[in-house]
Amino acid sequence: MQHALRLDGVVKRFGAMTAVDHLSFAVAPGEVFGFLGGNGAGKTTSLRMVLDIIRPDAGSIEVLGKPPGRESSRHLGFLPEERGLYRSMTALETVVYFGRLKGMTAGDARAKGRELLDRFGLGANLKTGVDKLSKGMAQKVQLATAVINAPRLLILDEPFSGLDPVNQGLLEDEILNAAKGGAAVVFSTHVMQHAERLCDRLLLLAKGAKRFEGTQEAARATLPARLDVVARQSPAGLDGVESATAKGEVGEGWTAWDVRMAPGRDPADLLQHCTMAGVPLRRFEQHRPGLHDVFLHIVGSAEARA
Ligand SMILES: Nc1ncnc2c1ncn2[C@@H]1O[C@H](COP(=O)(O)OP(=O)(O)OP(=O)(O)O)[C@@H](O)[C@H]1O
Repeated sequence: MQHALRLDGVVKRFGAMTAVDHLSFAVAPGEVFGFLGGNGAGKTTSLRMVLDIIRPDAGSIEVLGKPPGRESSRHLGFLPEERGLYRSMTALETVVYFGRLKGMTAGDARAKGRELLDRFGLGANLKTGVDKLSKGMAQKVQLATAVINAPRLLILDEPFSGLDPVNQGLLEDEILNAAKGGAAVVFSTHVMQHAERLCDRLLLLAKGAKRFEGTQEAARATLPARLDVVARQSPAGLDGVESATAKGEVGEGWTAWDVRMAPGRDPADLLQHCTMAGVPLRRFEQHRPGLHDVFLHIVGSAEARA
């Protein structure tokens, strides 16, 4: 099996509204895949189809080489966006229950459940009723239910929301460990810093349709380059420069400029041009855009067009 998850031309409509629009992507074992999009982009709807909670109107889905359903669910882990646990169970009972559902023996599920809850800082709460746990603690119990079976495909819908920074770090470690162990991990988030730290590849969704899929570097490269330049004369008008804004004098006739390249133009060409033309430069430094900027650029413009 080449891919842990594969969607091909998947469509989901609710009445006249197309929530997921011909969506195709694939995730390989050992890969951390960020599934990113704004509110209402169609992330949860897509993930619910992967989990066989709802069915697509068109297209096909393969989970661990099979159609979504019972057969693949044993090797699947899922943290839903809407958290909810059986309130009458203790933390350990809850995790063991899910382990049993995934086909583990009672002994294995108990041992693994204890180990996980201990690792998540809940060692003293094994016998606490989940209705007595704080929201973040309950969320960690739910995370334990998602990973107890050492899933080959781990799907996390907005897993970071509701966790404090320490627990967000713990979750990041858990995601990276799962991938290191060979699992494919797909997670949705609005928070680009998590995506930045974790994703091997990412997909940007807007209004149900894919706007970008690829590595972080490829995502950054979709933005026109931006540079800090210190020069004696304005770089505006030089080859490939879209705009140059003076930021201030820095002494002895030198000025700092915020330079924006035209889309697709390479700053290296500008540097070469300046060298050849004898344009004196004291500083020439490219900004590394964050995924936040990429998100606004790709998703923002897609939404503005719609
Ligand atoms: N059962 C449903 N019936 C009707 N419309 C639905 C249903 N489920 C989702 N939608 C609509 O489909 C669109 C996509 O919703 P979805 O929950 O998949 O978005 P999302 O990307 O997960 O958003 P968020 O980040 O806000 O959770 C929204 O316009 C939503 O209102």
